[in-house]
Amino acid sequence: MPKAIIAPSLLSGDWAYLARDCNKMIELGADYLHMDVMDGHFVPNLTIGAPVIKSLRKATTGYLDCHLMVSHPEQWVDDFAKAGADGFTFHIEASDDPVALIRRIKSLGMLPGIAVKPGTPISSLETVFAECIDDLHMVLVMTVEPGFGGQSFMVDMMDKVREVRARFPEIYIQVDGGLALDTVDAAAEAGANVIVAGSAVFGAPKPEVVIQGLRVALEKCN
Ligand SMILES: O=C(CO)[C@@H](O)[C@H](O)COP(=O)(O)O
Ligand SMILES: [Fe+2]
Repeated sequence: MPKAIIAPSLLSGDWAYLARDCNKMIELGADYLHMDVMDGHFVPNLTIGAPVIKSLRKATTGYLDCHLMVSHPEQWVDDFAKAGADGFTFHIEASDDPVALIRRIKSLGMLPGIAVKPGTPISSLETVFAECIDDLHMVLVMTVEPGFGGQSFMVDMMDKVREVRARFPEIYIQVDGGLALDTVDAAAEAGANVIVAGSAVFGAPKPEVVIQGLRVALEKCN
């Protein structure tokens, strides 16, 4: 099992103080900074694009884990690489040629991730697994419908996590949506090692307690 990674989602931070919130999360023990990129088309919400990542890159050395909930993710890969993104995770449902995109992401120096919405089975990733598993850094199993923070964790997605972990013991498996101290154990036991948490971290009086609690839950299962 790969190492425990805690990734606060800045969607629940304050966009007016994005750099401050990013650096605060790193100081409080976070490993990744999860940046939710939404285009108002693939999902019914709109957030940020590469220009914000570019500015943020000047203000933090934290790992910028970009989760692209956009149609045609191919269109943005060069811009995100130039902007200084560290990870580029796109949705299988949105891509015509996921294998080519994974290779492109890697060739530009970013770590590639592929995401599945709750209704999408892991079998949709078979071609990716067959053709470029060695290039793939992370599988993101969505545990809510993408688009908004603050939704309820879908525990039935844990079968997908177990399926990926059984086949690929070393791959990073990220879970995203509704993760908190009372839901993390299910994800950790299933084999997830990257926990995204937005409202649970930013809504807590002491975010560092939640970050540490999530880490302890992962490490118990390691
Ligand atoms: O990608 C998404 C939502 O589409 C997430 O990253 C959310 O931002 C997670 O927020 P919480 O469910 O943890 O509040
Ligand atoms: Fe996300």
